[in-house]
Amino acid sequence: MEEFLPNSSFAEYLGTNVAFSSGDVWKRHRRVCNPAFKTLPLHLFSETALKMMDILETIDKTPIEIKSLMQRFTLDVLGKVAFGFDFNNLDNPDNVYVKAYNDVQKIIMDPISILFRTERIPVIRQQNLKKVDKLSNLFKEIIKEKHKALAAGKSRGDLLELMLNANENQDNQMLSDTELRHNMAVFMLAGHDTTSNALSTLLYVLSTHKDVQENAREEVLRVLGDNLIPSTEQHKSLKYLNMVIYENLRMYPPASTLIFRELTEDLKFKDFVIPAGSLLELFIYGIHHSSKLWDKPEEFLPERFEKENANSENYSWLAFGGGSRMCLGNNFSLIEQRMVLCLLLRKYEISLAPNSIHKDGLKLKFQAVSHPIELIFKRRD
Ligand code: HEM
Repeated sequence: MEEFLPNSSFAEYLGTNVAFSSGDVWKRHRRVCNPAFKTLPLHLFSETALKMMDILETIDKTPIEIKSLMQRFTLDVLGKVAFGFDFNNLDNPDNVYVKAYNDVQKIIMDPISILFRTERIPVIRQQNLKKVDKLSNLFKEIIKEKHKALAAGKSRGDLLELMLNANENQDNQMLSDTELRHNMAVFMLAGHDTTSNALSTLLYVLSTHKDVQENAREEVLRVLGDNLIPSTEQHKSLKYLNMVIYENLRMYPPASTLIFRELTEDLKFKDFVIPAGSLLELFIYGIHHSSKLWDKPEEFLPERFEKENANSENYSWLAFGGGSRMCLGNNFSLIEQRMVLCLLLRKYEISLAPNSIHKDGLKLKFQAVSHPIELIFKRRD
């Protein structure tokens, strides 16, 4: 970040982290982050999922705007699972922590600011840095408290804790507290909107494909029995649910393009040679909708994922990227999505609100959902 946007609030907030680094620096970050994502604490996901169910319990048959509910839910999950902090966005979306987070999101997601380098204007830079400082100070405080808790033998099992443990391993080169903070920031950036968008489109497709919704519900009841929350083993047995999740990520990939790659050598492609040093960006959405790669690409057909890893060999399914830089949080997100579906499908029939703007198909702008999605959750007997 410092290289691309020197002295900016972006560099201050995100610094060098596992996503914005390469070569040996990336390896060092990934080695500490990887083990943390291997043993994800299911209980921290379920605490927040059950809280969301309590909120839905108070609403019956009235349309709910699902994108904002999923935004609130996924922020709380990330805070808890990634670093043991409750943003409390579900109960109180106006609280100071949520505001601090949203203020920074607005800065780093603003294309005008990046395109026109608005931070060259000192007063804008100062304002932005002040907002970034607020959130960074919260992250610093969380890391400090986590060191203390671990020294006192207290454990919650969140990712930060697991990363601090991985830091103790003599084979790894340690990450400093500043580097840990920058990774916390990038987990928020990479893991919040992506999962929240995935869940929103997922619930939309279930509302418009009642046969798929019934099949998925039948599987949830059969596999889980009386359990509300799937165990680690049960997660693996939810085959149809996984197919639905994969098909949704194919049709509506939350990351519609893959992060730039710089060619280290000339690449021969058909009749062209793309010279070393070129920057390449893969258009995931286009690949996922190509009729050369997919039969009836515009239809929602979970069955196409019946054969496990059907499309991973030829890289035609790239929702989480591929190769060594593949998404670190893919399991994190899949667990979250499965858990929400298990809870919702058991209890509710999900329908699209009458007169929805999306009734003839989901409205997209630059491959992202462009309007609110109102859904009705009707309690089942
Ligand atoms: C549906 C949800 C998600 C989608 C669609 C998604 C998608 C992606 C994609 C396409 C990449 C780029 C891979 C590449 O360049 O080959 C990526 C990287 C990454 N994602 Fe995700 N992601 C999701 C959720 C998450 C979550 C929940 C987290 C963390 C809590 C996360 C953390 C990361 C990180 C750290 C990287 C960079 C990995 C590296 O460069 O080594 N993602 N993700």
